[in-house]
Amino acid sequence: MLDAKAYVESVKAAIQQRDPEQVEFQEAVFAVLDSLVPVLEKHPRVIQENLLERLVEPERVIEFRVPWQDDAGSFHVNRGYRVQFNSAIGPYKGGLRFHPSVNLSTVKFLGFEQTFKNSLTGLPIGGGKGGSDFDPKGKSDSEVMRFCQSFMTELARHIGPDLDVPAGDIGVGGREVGYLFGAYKRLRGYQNGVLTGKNLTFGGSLARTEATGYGLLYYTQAMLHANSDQIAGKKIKISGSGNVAIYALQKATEMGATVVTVSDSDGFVYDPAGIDDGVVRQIKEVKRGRIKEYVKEVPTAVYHPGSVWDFDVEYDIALPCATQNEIDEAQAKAMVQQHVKYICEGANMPSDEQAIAVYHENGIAYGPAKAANAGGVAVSALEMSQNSERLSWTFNEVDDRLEKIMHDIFAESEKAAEDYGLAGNYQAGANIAGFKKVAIAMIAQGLV
Ligand SMILES: NC(=O)C1=CN([C@@H]2O[C@H](COP(=O)(O)OP(=O)(O)OC[C@H]3O[C@@H](n4cnc5c(N)ncnc54)[C@H](O)[C@@H]3O)[C@@H](O)[C@H]2O)C=CC1
Ligand SMILES: O=C(O)CCC(=O)C(=O)O
Repeated sequence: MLDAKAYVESVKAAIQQRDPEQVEFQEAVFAVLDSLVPVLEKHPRVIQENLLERLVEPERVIEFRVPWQDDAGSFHVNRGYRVQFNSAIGPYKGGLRFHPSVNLSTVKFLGFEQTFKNSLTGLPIGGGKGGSDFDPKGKSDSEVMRFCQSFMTELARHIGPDLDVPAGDIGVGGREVGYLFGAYKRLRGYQNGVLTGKNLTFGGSLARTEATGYGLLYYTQAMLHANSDQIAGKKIKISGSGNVAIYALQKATEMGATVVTVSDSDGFVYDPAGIDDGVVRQIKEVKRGRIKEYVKEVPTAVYHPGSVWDFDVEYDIALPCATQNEIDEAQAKAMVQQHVKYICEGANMPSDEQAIAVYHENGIAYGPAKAANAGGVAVSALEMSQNSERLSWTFNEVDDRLEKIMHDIFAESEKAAEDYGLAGNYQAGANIAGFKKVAIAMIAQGLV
């Protein structure tokens, strides 16, 4: 039998050989595999049963054509995906992303991460993810509706409340989930629990909209407490201005921090006095506009084109909430110069591999996405519970459960790191804690 390190290297080599072009997928998988070496040393059965090679292969990949018509009558076609990654601990669960950058590598990396994230929530949900290279930016409501209807025409046969439950992600919010739900209903009948992130009038959960951003701050709070520190009085940079960023901004401000930036793919706004979440919501959620419009509403703020991570200002906490690989090595080194002490990821895989190495080398406490942004999917699972019992819980009931789940995720990750001699490495801790439950379930279920 191979030793743990050699086994991990052999699994990596097999992935590289099988899917050489899937760079995001490799990035996500390799980071997890590397941190599992100490677990394999303690539990050789994982190697005997070749569990890692099975774990990195999705159970099912669905790829399909999505034809749709624009308002001028022209015909278009996009590509749709659903990756049903792992159902060891529950039905596939994870969002749908509509963005031109979506390809199989993106959806596989997101589905792989989702499997570990969902395990960390402590709730019975497996991992999945999907989406399309369709760009909703600049499209009318009726174009988005026609696209969603076409997308669901194919997806409907693969999902169900106990089988696979999609939700939103980049480019898929309440509007899109509504259109997708309506299309599913016409095809297969009313199934309340087939999607989450629904409108409150047809089975949505209170606090789902806020959950990822609020959850990120509950996780950050737990991390700061563990380091005898607190959020009140801290200066925070946030990237992004979508669902996650907006509610992270709102909760951070409520906790007494000052959030000095938010961004979109063109640029960012900076206001040392603090960004106003109400104004950002109005621009992004109501007008569906660009973040540069913020300075028209708040003249003390300044708009800069480019990345927020290149902007030179001292601050304490980084909360990347935009997209994958938005922070590279040079930007991580700039964070060190700017005296950042904590980074907690709202987006999925926003820091590249070299950036993460810089955090570890320089003692920045690092909360990885699969732990720090698990609040969204956790409340999605609570939405599934409410749909099953045909009840709606109050905002506070959901929010209290969310807070506890996020504190538990931090505590479990912290303990797993300590158990394996890696105290303070919350990245390794999250990978190990997320892996354990999935591995036990897969072994118990035989050759799956
Ligand atoms: N919505 C949810 O419940 C969850 C979302 N996430 C992750 O959070 C991140 C953001 O998702 P949402 O807020 O839901 O999406 P969204 O579509 O509401 O917002 C995305 C935001 O990121 C910005 N953005 C996109 N590409 C960018 C770039 N290259 N540079 C700077 N900004 C860029 C967009 O302008 C927009 O403001 C994604 O990585 C997503 O996978 C993670 C967990 C749950
Ligand atoms: O709520 C969900 O099911 C999906 C959330 C999601 O896509 C994520 O955690 O990245």
